[in-house]
Parts: sequence; C-alpha cells; structure tokens
Amino acid sequence: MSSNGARPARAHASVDNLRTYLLAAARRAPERPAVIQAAAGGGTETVTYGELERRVDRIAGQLDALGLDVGDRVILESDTSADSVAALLACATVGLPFIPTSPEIPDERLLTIIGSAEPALHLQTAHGKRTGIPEQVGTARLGAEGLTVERAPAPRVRRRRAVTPVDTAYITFTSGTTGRPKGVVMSHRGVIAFLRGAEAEELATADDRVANTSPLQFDFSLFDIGFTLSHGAALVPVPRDRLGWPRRFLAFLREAGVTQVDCVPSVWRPVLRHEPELLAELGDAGLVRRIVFTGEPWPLDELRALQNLLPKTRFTNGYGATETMAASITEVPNPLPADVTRLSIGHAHAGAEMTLIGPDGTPVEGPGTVGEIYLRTPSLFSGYWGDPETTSKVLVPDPLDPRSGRLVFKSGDLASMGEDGELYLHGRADSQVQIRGNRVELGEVERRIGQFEGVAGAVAMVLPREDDDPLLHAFVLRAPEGPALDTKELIAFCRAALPAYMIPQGLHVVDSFPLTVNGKVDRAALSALAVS
Ligand SMILES: Nc1ncnc2c1ncn2[C@@H]1O[C@H](COS(=O)(=O)NC(=O)C[C@H](N)c2cccc(Br)c2)[C@@H](O)[C@H]1O
Repeated sequence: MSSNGARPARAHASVDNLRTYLLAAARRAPERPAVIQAAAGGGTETVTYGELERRVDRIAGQLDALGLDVGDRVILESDTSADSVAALLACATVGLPFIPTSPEIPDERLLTIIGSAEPALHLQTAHGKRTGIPEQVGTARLGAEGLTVERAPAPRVRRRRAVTPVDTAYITFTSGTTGRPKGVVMSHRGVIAFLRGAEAEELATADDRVANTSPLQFDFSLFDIGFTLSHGAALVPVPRDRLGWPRRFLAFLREAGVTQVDCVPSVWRPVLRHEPELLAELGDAGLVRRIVFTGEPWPLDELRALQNLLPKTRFTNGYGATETMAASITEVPNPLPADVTRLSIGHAHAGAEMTLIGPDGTPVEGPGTVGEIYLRTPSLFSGYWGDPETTSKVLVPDPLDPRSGRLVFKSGDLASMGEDGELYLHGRADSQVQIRGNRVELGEVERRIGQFEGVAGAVAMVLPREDDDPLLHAFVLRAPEGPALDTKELIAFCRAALPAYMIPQGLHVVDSFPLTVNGKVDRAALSALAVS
C-alpha cells in the first residue's frame, strides 16, 4: 500500500503489456505513421505514433479517473480506427480488459455479452447509434477530446495496484457452435507471445501499410493492429462501407498506398467478379505486395484467379483459433502448382508446435494419417469467460507429457501430415459425419465439386432429418459469368471420383454464400436454405 494508506496510485503498463509492446515504435520514430485512415471530408488522414501515444495517455487518464479496478471490463463498440486503437491501448495501460464489438451486431447479442461479461463501461464513438445500455453499465463516447462520459460507472473498490502480463488484455465473444457466445479471455502475455512468433516470420517492415478489413471483434483485426504496430508499420483500416464496392475498395487501397491486405477469402470474391483489371493495376503499381488470409479454406480456383492478377504478390495462409490467436503462418507459392488440390497449413509459427493426436490419445504416425491438432504454445488463452467446464475441454494436459502440468490447446481440427512434412486440414472433429455408417470427408466432397467447370466454390454439410438418416447437402457457388451448372452432370462428375455415400443428395446452386459478421461462410444460414 502507498505510504498514507490511501487508495494505491495506479501502476500503469509495466513489462509485457499490450500498450508497451505496441507503442515501442513511438519511442524509436514518433513521427512515423501509425494509422492512415479515411478522412471525414474525403481522402485520408495520418495519425503518427507520437500522436497515437498522446491519445492513449489522454484516454488512459480519463479511464483512470473513473476509479475502476484492474480487471473491470470495458465494451469497445467501434470499427477499427485510430481512436478505437487508442482506446484499446488505453484500456491495456490501466489494466481494463476491452471487449471489442462491432456496431453492426444486433442489440440482443450485445445484451447477451453484457449479461455475461458484466462490464463497467460501454464505450462507443461519437457517431455510435447504440442505445438501451442497461443502467448498471456506465456509458461514454470516443471523440476528439478522448473520452466523454455520459453515465459514470458505479465506483469500485480498487484492490489491485499493478497490471501484470497474466491480466486480461481482451475478451472476444465468438458465436460458439452451440450458438451461445463464448468469451475467449486473452492475457497480455498470450497475445504478445503470438505476435512475437509472427514477427519471427519477417512478413513486414516499418515501411509497410497493412489494410485491415475485418470487424474489430474478430481477432483477425486484433492481429492486424498488433502485427502492424509491433513492426512500426502503418495500419490502414478499410471503411466497412467500401468492402462491398470493389471499385471503391481498390481506390482506397491505392489512395492509402497499401502494401499488405489482411482479409478473409470472401472479401476478394466481389473484386474478382467485378474489377479484376483494377486489382491487377494495383499489383503492377507495386502495391498489395502481400495478401494474408485466414478463417476458412479458400476455394483454390478463386485463389488461382487472384494469383493470375497479382503475379508479384506473396500469399500467406494464416491458420488458427481465437483461443491461441493463431497457430501457423504459411507462405503459399504463387503461382500455386497445377497439381496442388489443397493448401497446407505448414507447421506452427516460431515458438509453437502442432501435434496430431489419434482417438486413443497418442500421436498418429506417418503421412496421410488423420489426427486432431493439439497446439503447444505460449499464446494459450486464459479460458472461456465464466465457463471453466467448457475451458477444461480444450485446455487439456499435454498428452505427450501429462505429468508436466503443462496445458495444450485441443483444436477440434483434424489434419494429416503430407509427404512434404506439412500439415493439411481435414475439417472439424465435431463435424466428422457418418452417412449410413461411413465417415464422410466433407472437404473431399467440396474439393471434387470445386473442380467442376463453372463452379467457384462449394460447401458440403450433413443435415439431420426426423426419423431418417441424415442427408448430405452441397451448396455450389456459380463462377461469375460461368456456364449454367447442369446438376445432373455435376452429380455424375462426383460419382466418377467419390464413393456412393459421399454423393450429395441435396444439391443447391447459389450465386453467393451468406456470410457471418466476421466474413466467413455462414453454414447455419446455408443449412436453413436447405430445409426451406
Ligand atoms: N487458414 C485456415 N484454413 C482453414 N480453416 C481455417 C483457417 N484459419 C482458421 N480456420 C478455421 O477456423 C477455426 C478458427 O476460427 S476462429 O476462432 O474464428 N479464428 C479465426 O478464424 C482466425 C484466427 N483466430 C486468426 C487470427 C489472427 C491471425 C490469424 Br493468422 C488467424 C479453426 O479452428 C479452423 O477450423
């Protein structure tokens, strides 16, 4: 306790704190651009590392004045921007876990998150439209003066004096497969451990300008922020309303001089369909030198089409789960050799290791043998918020060293080792499905359909039926301006290569895939399509 016994003064960010780690560049070169963003009146504006740090300190002081304690949660409802980055670094400075949420999530989902996380404060931008925040939660807005408190949070007893690396940096709520959102709790130490591993891959330099295209609540955005700032590079948040308009999206990338684009595969679909030449011109102009993608398998013909337009661009496949931020970052050859039918997820990033474990709990041997990926890594999450039981199902004793006390992440992803020593995904363990007693490799079905002329992508899933065995459905994405798809021919094409039980019984040709708020194919929405 401090000398006069009064409430201890707040010990701000210490070692291994997200703020200290991400603002290191502000020491070295405060005049360098940290964030380049769309300006209100058109064009772009630049916030330097020095200016960013000033905003962080101002907001940290305002948060400090609210009398919250280390560990009290702050909901940060915003898109990625200089202000929201400053706000999350300010939270990290004073030890307040931030819960990133996007303005577009529905009210009831926000209320579910509030019910679970019981935050002290809801923070949105000056233009934020959210209303109806429960009385017990303080509210504030982010603007030119930093924080403007509308309803002060109830005062807390400050029991903690320091912010330590094991304290929570953020909690991000994923829509768990059960539909009930799970809060993934990530410590400062965890997220920094992953970012250090990513740095070792030497993907960027301080001269890079990295476009962020994901919503803030998707940890891909937290990766973009952490990756970019830890390299002393410039973060370029792409305004959400441009992502759907290829011409505006590409014009923005050109205007901001973007050298690296981080996005999920679905972001490129409309660009490929409507503005391939404009994209090729960006590559010719020496922009978009690297594309980083993650989140789900990318249909190879789409990836190949993109590579044809960008022969000089490097492609990086990032694989992993929010519970460890990610696991591997793998260079994809450009062009992808013609005989390659699946992307590898390589091997774990520096500082981590993926092991394939069989149903009996021992490592699987030999190429081609499928096992579940267990990840040994320092970037493990702390657990699911308020749910130790579900946590214990994925943070498990290391099967190769159970007495050590070390926990590993049981990923739920199946993979096998290729002849090349690299790992290849085989889908989710919990979506391994049986049709008439035979195990169906959904990825196998999707790959075969994807090879059919005129198909731009396929999603296969097994849907249950009342009092009958489940049915195998396939949703087929037509290639833009491709030939009309003859489903009988497509089924015959599948029969030529797949066993009978892997032939889709329900075939649905679609012009686009529904997407989740994080930009992934929305399988729940597709399954609803099948029964309608
Ligand atoms: N590259 C792939 N190919 C195929 N299937 C992938 C890939 N990346 C994931 N997945 C799937 O998505 C699951 C996980 O989803 S998640 O928790 O929302 N996380 C994510 O998607 C993103 C992930 N946290 C992340 C965040 C930042 C940087 C990177 Br680099 C990666 C994994 O368990 C996989 O099933």
